[in-house]
Amino acid sequence: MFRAHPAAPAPMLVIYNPTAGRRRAARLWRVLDVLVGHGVALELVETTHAGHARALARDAARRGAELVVAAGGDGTVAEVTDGLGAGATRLGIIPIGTANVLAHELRLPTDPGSVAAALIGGRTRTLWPGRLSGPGGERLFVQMLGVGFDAQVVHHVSGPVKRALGRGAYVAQTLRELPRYRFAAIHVRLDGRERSAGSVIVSKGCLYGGPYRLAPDAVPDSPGFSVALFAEGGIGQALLAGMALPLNLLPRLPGLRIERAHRVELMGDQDLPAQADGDPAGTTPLRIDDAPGPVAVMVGR
Ligand SMILES: Nc1ncnc2c1ncn2[C@@H]1O[C@H](COP(=O)(O)OP(=O)(O)OP(=O)(O)O)[C@@H](O)[C@H]1O
Repeated sequence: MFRAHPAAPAPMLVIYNPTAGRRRAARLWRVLDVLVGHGVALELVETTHAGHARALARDAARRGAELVVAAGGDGTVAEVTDGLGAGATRLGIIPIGTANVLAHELRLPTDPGSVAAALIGGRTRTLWPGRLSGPGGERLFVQMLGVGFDAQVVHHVSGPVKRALGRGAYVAQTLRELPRYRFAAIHVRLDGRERSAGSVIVSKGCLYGGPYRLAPDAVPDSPGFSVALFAEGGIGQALLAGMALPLNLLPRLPGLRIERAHRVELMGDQDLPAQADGDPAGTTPLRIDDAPGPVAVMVGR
């Protein structure tokens, strides 16, 4: 008589961006070693180009994968989340990017044993991404989107300097951009309310730029955004913000207002640079609204 054997569980797909962070693959291997030690079957795929992680995650979700792991920084996590859509596939994170803001936000562990434990532990947190639509198309973001000065910095920071200095590369690039960025008004519409600002950060989470506070009242697991509107203060205001950030004083910056909204429209008199999760994301005009649904992220505790 024919007896069906129970099907072996599908291997855990790990999508690895080899260009993320300081290219310290050793941190990834240590996590994978622990997983293999626990008997987890793995499928590791290296991305070969921007957008590849999104396509790989989409395929895996279509095949009914239970869990897809993004090994990289916030940009890689955003691409994988975008590919998964609002289905049942859970998201895992091995944070090996430069800023890893979402990992800080979710208080993900950093030592390899705990990262691996989080991926097999079964505890999840809900994350409700934002969706960006603009002349370049649509994409999801998981932590934040900026228009104005911070986006200018992201557009111009060099890959090799990022790999050499990590987050310090953004500090160096900020100092280079301050004298040459042409501060211009950003016209903002928040659920129909008209505002104007010098820089704008549309945030899903509380943190920005690393483990630093920006929007204390943000709610990553629900629809809606905390929108940080920086006054049109030019170089002085940008410099002050840069100093306040590492001191965790940004929420108290004079001239900063934070408002909640579900739909954000951003326009300039000229095209202004945008960044999403620390990667260049085209220019204005942009519209931001809630992703169609949330994703469940594996967390350590
Ligand atoms: N093989 C690749 N070659 C070039 N770019 C890639 C490749 N794979 C992914 N990318 C792109 O690299 C971008 C940056 O990656 P990611 O954000 O994960 O790293 P990071 O910038 O170092 O980290 P963080 O965003 O946390 O500061 C991603 O948005 C993705 O589009």
